[in-house]
Amino acid sequence: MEDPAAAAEPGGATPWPEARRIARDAARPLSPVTRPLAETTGTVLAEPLAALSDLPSFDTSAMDGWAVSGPGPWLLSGELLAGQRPGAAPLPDGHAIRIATGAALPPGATAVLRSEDGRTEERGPAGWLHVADGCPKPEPGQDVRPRGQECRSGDHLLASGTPVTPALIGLAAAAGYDELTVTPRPRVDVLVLGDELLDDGPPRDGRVRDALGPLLTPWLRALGAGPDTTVRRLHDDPDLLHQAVGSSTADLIITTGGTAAGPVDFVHLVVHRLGARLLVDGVAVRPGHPMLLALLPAGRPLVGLPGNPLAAVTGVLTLAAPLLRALGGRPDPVPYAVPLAEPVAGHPVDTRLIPVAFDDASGAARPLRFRGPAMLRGLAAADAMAVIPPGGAEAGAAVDILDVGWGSAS
Ligand SMILES: Nc1nc2c(c(=O)[nH]1)N[C@H]1C(S)=C(S)[C@@H](COP(=O)(O)OP(=O)(O)OC[C@H]3O[C@@H](n4cnc5c(N)ncnc54)[C@H](O)[C@@H]3O)O[C@H]1N2
Ligand code: MOO
Repeated sequence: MEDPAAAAEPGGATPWPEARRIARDAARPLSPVTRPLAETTGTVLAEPLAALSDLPSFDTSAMDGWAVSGPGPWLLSGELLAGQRPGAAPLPDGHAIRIATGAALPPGATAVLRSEDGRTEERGPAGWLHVADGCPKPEPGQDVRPRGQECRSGDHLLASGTPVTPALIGLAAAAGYDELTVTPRPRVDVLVLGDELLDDGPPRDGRVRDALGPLLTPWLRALGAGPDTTVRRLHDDPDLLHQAVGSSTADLIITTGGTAAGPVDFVHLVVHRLGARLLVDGVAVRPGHPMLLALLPAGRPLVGLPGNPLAAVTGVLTLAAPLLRALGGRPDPVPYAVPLAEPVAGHPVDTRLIPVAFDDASGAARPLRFRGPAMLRGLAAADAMAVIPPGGAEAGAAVDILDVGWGSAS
């Protein structure tokens, strides 16, 4: 097999599509865990989901009305509410019992007559039920949800690898599960580097606000990182960085800043000191060129994101998102392309990623301004990022779209 590290020749940036593939292949899904239903959102099933009971588990009334036996009219007696067990004695032919939606049908009942389709009459001490004028007689089985209509106990419901959505959790609960065996969401340690960063107030005295800590916390979770993901600020000190990376037990470590060759850019130094293997060292993409991916000796992946905020975003889409999918056992999104609303100049050899908004009428991708590597203004108004191949793209050309995926932050 080809050594992926060979793609990261010193001085040679990895082509952008290759970098994404290397990131996807750099990790295997985490070991399955069994968790209470409420803690499984955003994971994927690590084993198939089979029904633990018939659904519904008893013949059920689908409407408020009367459970009837035979063609009627019917002698009325009693009432059955949802959650009540009917008696074992069959409902005799010509009898009816008042019944609520969701209540178990008594044995012997042939159909349910909806309350709006029946007319009751007091005759002496007894009550009688008739089909209301103009309404059809209930067919056998009418407005009954028969036992096992949705599934039989043991039926295969969903395959291993299915993303655990709120609907899946609801189905699992309905089918009798209290917990699920899933591939967990990877835990990420984010280390934000830069002595120039401020945590509050406006930028001042030559310093800037940390934009990446606040951006990455919800975004990584939306991309599949665990709720126990942490973001920490570190001073520009190689020993501190060494200690923080070396002692991390996270499934994925992400650093921001310090990837270039400036006087306080220590990520390469620390990666080297820790004996990590660089799989990607620079990517032929703008912005985001200096991003890197290394495997620490225990096989733990480390993604180094550039400090410029839009460059860091490109690094997340290129390296961190595929790794989170690989660790979490989630499938890659199905790629799609959209025509560009206007031409975009290309880099001669590198791919460009630019923020775009989809035009309401045409659906075309409109490139947004304020997309310099240090800017987030364009991205904050964007629907997605468009992939501009080397050399650029004409108006109307279909370009690949990367969904940013922050809709489901939790
Ligand atoms: N001589 C060269 N200089 C630079 C090169 C190069 O190839 N040769 N590459 C440039 C490119 S491209 C990028 S991108 C940056 C990447 O630099 P670093 O990853 O080392 O990032 P820093 O130097 O730490 O910071 C760059 C820039 O971003 C600001 N920053 C950093 N962290 C944050 C944050 N959390 N929130 C907001 N802003 C942040 C930082 O203040 C700097 O302005 O290198 C170029 N230089
Ligand atoms: O990655 Mo840098 O310019 O491409 O910001």
